[in-house]
Amino acid sequence: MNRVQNFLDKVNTPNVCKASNYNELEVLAGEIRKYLIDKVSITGGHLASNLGVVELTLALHNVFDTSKDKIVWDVGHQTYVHKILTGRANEFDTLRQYKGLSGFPKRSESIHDHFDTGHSSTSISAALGMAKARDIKEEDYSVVAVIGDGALTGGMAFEALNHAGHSNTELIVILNDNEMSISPNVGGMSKYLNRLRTDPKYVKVKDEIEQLLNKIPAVGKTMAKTVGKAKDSLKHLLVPGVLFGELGFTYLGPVDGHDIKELKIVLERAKKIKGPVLVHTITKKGKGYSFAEKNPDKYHGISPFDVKSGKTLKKSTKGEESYSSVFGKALVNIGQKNKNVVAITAAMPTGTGLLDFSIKYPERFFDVGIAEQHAVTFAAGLAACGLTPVFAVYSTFLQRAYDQIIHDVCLQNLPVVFCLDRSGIVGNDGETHHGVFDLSFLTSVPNLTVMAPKDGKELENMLEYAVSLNKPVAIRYPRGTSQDFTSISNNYNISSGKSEVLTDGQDVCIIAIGKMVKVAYDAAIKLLDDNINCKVINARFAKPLDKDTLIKECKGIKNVLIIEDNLIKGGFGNKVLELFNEENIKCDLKLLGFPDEFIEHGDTEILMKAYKLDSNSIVQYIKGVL
Ligand SMILES: Cc1ncc(C[n+]2csc(CCOP(=O)(O)OP(=O)(O)O)c2C)c(N)n1
Ligand SMILES: CC(=O)[C@@H](O)[C@H](O)COP(=O)(O)O
Ligand SMILES: [Mg+2]
Repeated sequence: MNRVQNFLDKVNTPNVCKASNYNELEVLAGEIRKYLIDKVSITGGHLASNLGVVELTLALHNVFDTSKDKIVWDVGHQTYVHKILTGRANEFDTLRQYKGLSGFPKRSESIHDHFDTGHSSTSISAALGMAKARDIKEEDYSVVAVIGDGALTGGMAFEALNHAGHSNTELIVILNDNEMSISPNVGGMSKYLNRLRTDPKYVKVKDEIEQLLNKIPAVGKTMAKTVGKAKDSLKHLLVPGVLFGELGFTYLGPVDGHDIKELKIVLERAKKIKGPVLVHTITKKGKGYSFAEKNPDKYHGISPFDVKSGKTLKKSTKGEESYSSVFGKALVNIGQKNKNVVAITAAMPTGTGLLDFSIKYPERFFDVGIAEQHAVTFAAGLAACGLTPVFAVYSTFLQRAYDQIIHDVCLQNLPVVFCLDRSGIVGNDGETHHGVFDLSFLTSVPNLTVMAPKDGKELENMLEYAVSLNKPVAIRYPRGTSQDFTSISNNYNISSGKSEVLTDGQDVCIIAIGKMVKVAYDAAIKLLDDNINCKVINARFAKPLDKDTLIKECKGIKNVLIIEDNLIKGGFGNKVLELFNEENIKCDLKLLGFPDEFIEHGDTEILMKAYKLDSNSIVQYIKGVL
């Protein structure tokens, strides 16, 4: 039997972790690493974070039984090992593919996945909820939250630590500390953890205190109590984890997160401790694959790559540029001319394209950690004092700062520029990451201008317009390569609420926004073969709507189609529908977008086709109604 089959047979053996001794677990760790590298090199995925938790996951499955004990994985991008050990190793050829294995925990996928995650910093809250439910229902199982040092910079994590700390609930929080978020971690908490990791004084002092206090003869009850109190207060004062100790947690660590034996001992101990426990493990992101160890940022979320060279396989897209790159370059140019412009990221400088700006203008660049709510109100503070903050953020992650957008920015009409990258379908990350709600949640906020560019050049011009608008404004654009309409249109003048008529025609009118303009244009070209002449309007603004143009251009056209890569509910099309109703515009209006459901994971093109939002489906629809 071949090596892979042996491996699969081994990991598919029930309770393989419990039945294995330390040496067998060490061997299994090596086999899992090889399997992960081989599989993710083909499908792409979150390699570095998973390589970093191989031993931790083995130890967790050795000490706990996830058919009854509950583990909540923060973000959940590091659960490939957990999935391998819970009967899904055979499915890794379908990882993050349409109808295949999710890249995140899914309760619908396995009884061993106890909470769906994808957005950061939720694990301790969810785990505390589970622990409380267990106690109320008088059930008996362990609850464990595994949270990274990056995710610990998220506000929710602090809220949950605060609540859990003095709730006296049995809860184990494992802090997987690898000094990395996607990029090197930031902030005071990261510095504190760094001291715990590296300062030998802490560890030395702890031992000395223990020895000293143990020497004091505990005579009589009073003395014993005093010695005990002195021990506790000195321990808290001088030894690691004082911050967590003050919050009511028993701190255990720092522990070598790659030493299965040490991990097992500490986890067994944590299991027996009354009340909340925080186990601080030290791991290396990308461990066991030299390219990922050297560059954990690049291998955090990696596309298919060659194992030997570590190089990604994607075809060189000469001349094609991502929207993130177009945005990043445009902001550097703006930053050169306008010293009031400052840039903010929530722990994603690379993904949002802000790296160049951070290097060129470090004094005007802020990485706030995984703290989108703080980022928005921090931006409001900057704007209230005369600066023009540009917050670059993935659409899906901005969802958690909705109140801050309303309450701290738009209510005061402050000039904050929101640049929503990864709007629309993002593809393989699936439900927790698609940016398909922003046209709904942003267009309902008073004072906020909402734009979406048809191509890279229009994004550049919209950004110029936005930073000079001196009001709240959002620009949303998709993941991936930017379009280029410069050979088709020379109209790139962005002015308030004005849309653009891209092609003329009287048979049908398609009103499209952002990425969907290319879909509409391609459909219009295809329909010419059937002598159907489409008018394609590039809306540009989801708010304010270009009322005059939309009414004038749709006059006399029976069939009007509105297409958006957003949920239909409350989306851009709904806003046009409201306008047409208010203006009593009579036509057959059809809204195309995503239905009222969560969109699963898969390649973007496959998902767009599945939801009939590709140009061929639009052609079929129009031919069907004419
Ligand atoms: C609310 C939110 N913001 C941003 C992200 C993007 N993101 C995914 S993983 C990650 C870094 C997580 O760092 P850490 O928790 O230390 O995990 P590690 O990858 O180091 O194991 C970030 C910023 C997210 N998933 N959720
Ligand atoms: C797990 C997580 O939230 C991020 O790593 C996200 O997957 C990055 O997405 P992109 O690959 O689109 O940058
Ligand atoms: Mg980390």
